[in-house]
Amino acid sequence: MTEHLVDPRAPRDLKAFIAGLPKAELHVHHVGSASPRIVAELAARHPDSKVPTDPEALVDYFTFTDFAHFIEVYLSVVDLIRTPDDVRLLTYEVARDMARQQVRYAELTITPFSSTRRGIEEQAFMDAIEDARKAAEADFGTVLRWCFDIPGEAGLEAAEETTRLATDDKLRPEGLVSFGLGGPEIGVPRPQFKPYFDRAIAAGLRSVPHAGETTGPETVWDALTHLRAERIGHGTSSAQDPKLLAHLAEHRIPLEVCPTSNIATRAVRTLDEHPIKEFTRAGVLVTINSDDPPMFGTDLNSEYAVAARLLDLDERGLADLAKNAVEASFHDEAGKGRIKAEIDTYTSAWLAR
Ligand SMILES: Nc1ncnc2c1ncn2[C@@H]1O[C@H](CCC(=O)c2cccc(C(=O)O)c2)[C@@H](O)[C@H]1O
Ligand SMILES: [Zn+2]
Repeated sequence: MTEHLVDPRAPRDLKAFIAGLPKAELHVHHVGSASPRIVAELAARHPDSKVPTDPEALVDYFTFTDFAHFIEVYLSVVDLIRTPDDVRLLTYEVARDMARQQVRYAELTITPFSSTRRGIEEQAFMDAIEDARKAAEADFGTVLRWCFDIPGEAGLEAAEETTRLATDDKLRPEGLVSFGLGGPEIGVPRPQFKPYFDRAIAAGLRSVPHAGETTGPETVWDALTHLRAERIGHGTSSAQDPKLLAHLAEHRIPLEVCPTSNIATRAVRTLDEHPIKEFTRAGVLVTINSDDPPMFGTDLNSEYAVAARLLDLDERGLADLAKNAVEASFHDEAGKGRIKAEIDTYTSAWLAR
């Protein structure tokens, strides 16, 4: 069961504050955000799938023995996304769930290679995510932008395909802002992806690879030097290398921290052992994210509650965390200004109650 994953110990009134706090989310996966209801609905459409159709049974199905097991389960959910309509439904519903948590802006990581190789036509895939993005902004006020990531374990074929989809002027979607690298890190050295990141950066995309999630700080160094990372997905093992922490702090390179994800995938043993405190002590810019919330039995608000407990934050500390994410985002300056002002207004009103 996943109760142990969601931290019940943050004070109740801070949870109420968090629930209303305007937020931005930078590290959250498209398929990984499919709610139990959506996954169950898609599983019912495709009876050949091994994914449970009952949301209750899904909770056990989303309990992982290790990272490799997590990827196996993740891909079984990817297999459920078979038509452009599945893509549109999933994307719009993910935005609805975000809006319920006062997420004003999110950079959603999508792995187009995994869907196009399973038969979804490229242009139809792009149209589906763009339709959902525009509908979500109109209906919920939530601004979505896309990060396209390479599933690294699928190798250079996946890298080439993902780069083509991200840089072809006819195909690349209007909402695309960044380029990433996901999947297992073990046995997937980062330097081999340099040519692809060079092409993506030359096309105006921002570099945000996962690194240091299940491998050591050298993977984070590789992401910085070879892939010119502007932010690091997880970067959990950076705490093992004081020089790396100092570098991240000095160059204001944000970490996309996903506390419960690291516990669920067994990358970190317990929340109390999570290195997030080392990051803040070293002056590293920390952002809080949920990664694959329903799969980890959490959501963004719960991750802010975890951060409040681990970093001993009050309302102003939580507001600063939220503003870190806005500042580290690739939103335009006007959009950043609006959300930061909203965070300040909300926090002042809350404290003046
Ligand atoms: N915490 C995470 N840490 C890392 N990644 C995460 C995390 N959460 C979600 N992902 C996503 O999982 C995908 C994994 C897909 C993958 O490994 C793979 C391997 C072989 C073939 C294929 C295929 O499609 O044929 C795909 C990544 O693209 C990434 O976006
Ligand atoms: Zn991730």
